[in-house]
Amino acid sequence: MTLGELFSREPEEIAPGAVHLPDWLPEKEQRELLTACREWARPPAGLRTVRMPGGGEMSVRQLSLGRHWFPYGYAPTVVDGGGERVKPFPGWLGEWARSAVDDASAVLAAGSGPRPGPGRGAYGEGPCAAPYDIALVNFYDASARMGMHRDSDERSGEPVVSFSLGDECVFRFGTARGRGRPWREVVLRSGDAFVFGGPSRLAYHGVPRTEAGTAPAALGLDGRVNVTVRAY
Ligand SMILES: O=C(O)CCC(=O)C(=O)O
Ligand SMILES: [Fe+2]
Repeated sequence: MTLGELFSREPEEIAPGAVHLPDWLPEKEQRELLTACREWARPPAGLRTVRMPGGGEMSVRQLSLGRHWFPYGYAPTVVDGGGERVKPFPGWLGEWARSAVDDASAVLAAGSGPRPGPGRGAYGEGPCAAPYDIALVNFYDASARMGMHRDSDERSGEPVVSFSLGDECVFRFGTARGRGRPWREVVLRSGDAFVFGGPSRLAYHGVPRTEAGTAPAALGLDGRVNVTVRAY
């Protein structure tokens, strides 16, 4: 039995405004996204090791689309590296993100939380919602992890949409109050989407571990790739 089988595999509201959508990406789209990630990983402005202001390095290797993320801000070029222009954010990825937000909204609307107003999604998004225009792609080898943090460098309040590929991981999701407990842990598997917005948009979250060797064989990936789509 894998770790994932111990956890629910139904769409679920994990915290107010935070929704796990298991198996959201079909295999074909997982392969397409992975192929795109491998292309984006090439220089210029490809995969890199992120240096933190304190001098440490992130164990997750990363690349940006649309705008370059550095600790802590966004820029049009790799300001803390070689200065190259960041690769463009593809429109199709924004469409996937918007569609995952719609599905998450439906889960929230069916749940016990506050009901959205008429004609509005559960996140309050509407025709004026900021478009998805940036993404971070994270590459995890077997020992990589991501500490508890908030995604707080974006100006817009649109939900963050994460897509996972490859090895499964434990995703820890807490509150906006601080990096400690309470939190919930969910297993994210290849193809899962996770949407967090509304009251959870600035919640602390992290990846304490991945499970080596659990990627679907057909995908051809050692390790884990996560793509988080955001609106700047
Ligand atoms: O790898 C993940 O699932 C989370 C990534 C993340 O939190 C981030 O890129 O800010
Ligand atoms: Fe994050």
